[in-house]
Amino acid sequence: MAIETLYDKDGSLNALQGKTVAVIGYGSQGHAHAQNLRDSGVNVIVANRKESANGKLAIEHGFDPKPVADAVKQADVLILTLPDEVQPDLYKKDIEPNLTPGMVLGFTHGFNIHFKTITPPQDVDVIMVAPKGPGHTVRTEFERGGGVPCLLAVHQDASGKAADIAMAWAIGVGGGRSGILKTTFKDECETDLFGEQAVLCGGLSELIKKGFETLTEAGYPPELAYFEVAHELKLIIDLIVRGGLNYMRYSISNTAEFGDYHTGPKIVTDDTKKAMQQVLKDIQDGKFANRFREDYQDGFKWFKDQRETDHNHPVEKVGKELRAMMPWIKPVDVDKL
Ligand SMILES: NC(=O)C1=CN([C@@H]2O[C@H](COP(=O)(O)OP(=O)(O)OC[C@H]3O[C@@H](n4cnc5c(N)ncnc54)[C@H](OP(=O)(O)O)[C@@H]3O)[C@@H](O)[C@H]2O)C=CC1
Ligand SMILES: CC(=O)[C@](C)(O)C(=O)O
Ligand SMILES: [Mg+2]
Ligand SMILES: [Mg+2]
Repeated sequence: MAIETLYDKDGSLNALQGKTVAVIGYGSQGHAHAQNLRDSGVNVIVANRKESANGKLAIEHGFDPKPVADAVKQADVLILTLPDEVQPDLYKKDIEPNLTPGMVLGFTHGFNIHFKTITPPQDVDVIMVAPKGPGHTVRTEFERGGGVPCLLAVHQDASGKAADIAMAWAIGVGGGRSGILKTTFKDECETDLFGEQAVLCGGLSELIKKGFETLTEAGYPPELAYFEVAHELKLIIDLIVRGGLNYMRYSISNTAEFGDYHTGPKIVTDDTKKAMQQVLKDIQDGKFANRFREDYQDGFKWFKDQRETDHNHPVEKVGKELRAMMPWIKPVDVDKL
C-alpha cells in the first residue's frame, strides 16, 4: 500500500518558531536533533548529565546541559532521545510531573508508546520523528546538505497542530530533503525492530562474523578475510544506495553476479525467511519487548555478556589494525569514545 511521502516543500518550520525545544539525551540521536534544529533556527535546550562524555560533548557544542526536570519546565516541545529502556522510569520521575497542558512529547522511536510503557496525559500532543539511519549520520548528512529519511507519526493531537509541529521537527533535522513518510507508532516500532534485528544489525553482524570465521578457519589470513567480508561491504552497499541491487549487479563482474544468484539462496534460505517471519511475530506480540525489559531489570546481564563476547571477536581485532592504516576513512576506536 503506497504511503504519503512529504518533502520540505510540503511543510515549514513555522510551527516551532517561538517555541523552546528540549532534547532530552545528547547521545547518538540527541546530538544530531539538537544541532540540526539549532542550525535550522529553532531555540533548542538540552538535558543530559553534565559529567558524562555526552554531557561534555553538549557543552563543547555550545549547549548548557540541564537536569531533565529543569529542561522540561523550560520547554514547549520535548524530544526524548533517551535509551528506550531508560525512558519509562525517567518519564515517571522527571517528565510526567512537569508536563503542562499544550506541551508536545516527541519520540524518535515508538517503542514505549506502542508497548504502553509510557502513557501520556490526554492534554499533550504525542508525536514522533524517527530517522531511518544512525544518529551520527543524521548529523553528518545534514552538515553536507543532505538528510536522513524520517518516519513521522502523530499518536495524540490535543492542540490540533501536532502534525505541523512534527513536520517542522522533521524538516528541521533534514528529513524533508530526502523524504518524510507519514506512518503510525505501531508500524514504525514493529518495522524498525524487525529491520535492525533481521537485516541491518543482527543479520548483517552474523553474516560478517560467520563469513570471517569460515575463511579464517579454512586457513586464509584474517586480513584477507576482513577486507573480503567486512571492509568491502560499504563499497557494495554504496552501489545499492545509489542504484539498487540492479546497479550493484551492473557494477560487479559476471562471475560475482552469477555467484550472487547461484549461492545467495543457499545462504539466506526459505528457512531464513520463516525465521524472519517468526522474528516479526515475536516483535508484534511483545515477546521481544518483554525479553528486552526483563534483561534490563536484570542489569542487562545477558546483553553485556553478548556485547563483551563480540567486542573481542577476531574480526574486530584485525579490523582495528587495518582501519588504522586508512586515515581517510576517519577510523573510530570505540574504546576511546
Ligand atoms: N541510535 C540510533 O541511531 C537510533 C536511535 N533511535 C532512538 O533514539 C532514542 C535514543 O537512542 P540513542 O540516541 O541510541 O541513545 P544513546 O544511548 O546514544 O544516548 C542516550 C542519551 O541519554 C542520556 N541518558 C541516559 N540516561 C540518562 C539519565 N538517567 N538522565 C539523563 N540523561 C540520560 C545519555 O547520557 P549519558 O551519556 O550521560 O549516559 C545519552 O546522552 C531511542 O528511542 C532509540 O530507539 C532511533 C533511530 C536510530
Ligand atoms: C540506526 C537505527 O535505525 C536503528 C538500528 O533502528 C537503531 O539504532 O535503533
Ligand atoms: Mg532504525
Ligand atoms: Mg531502532
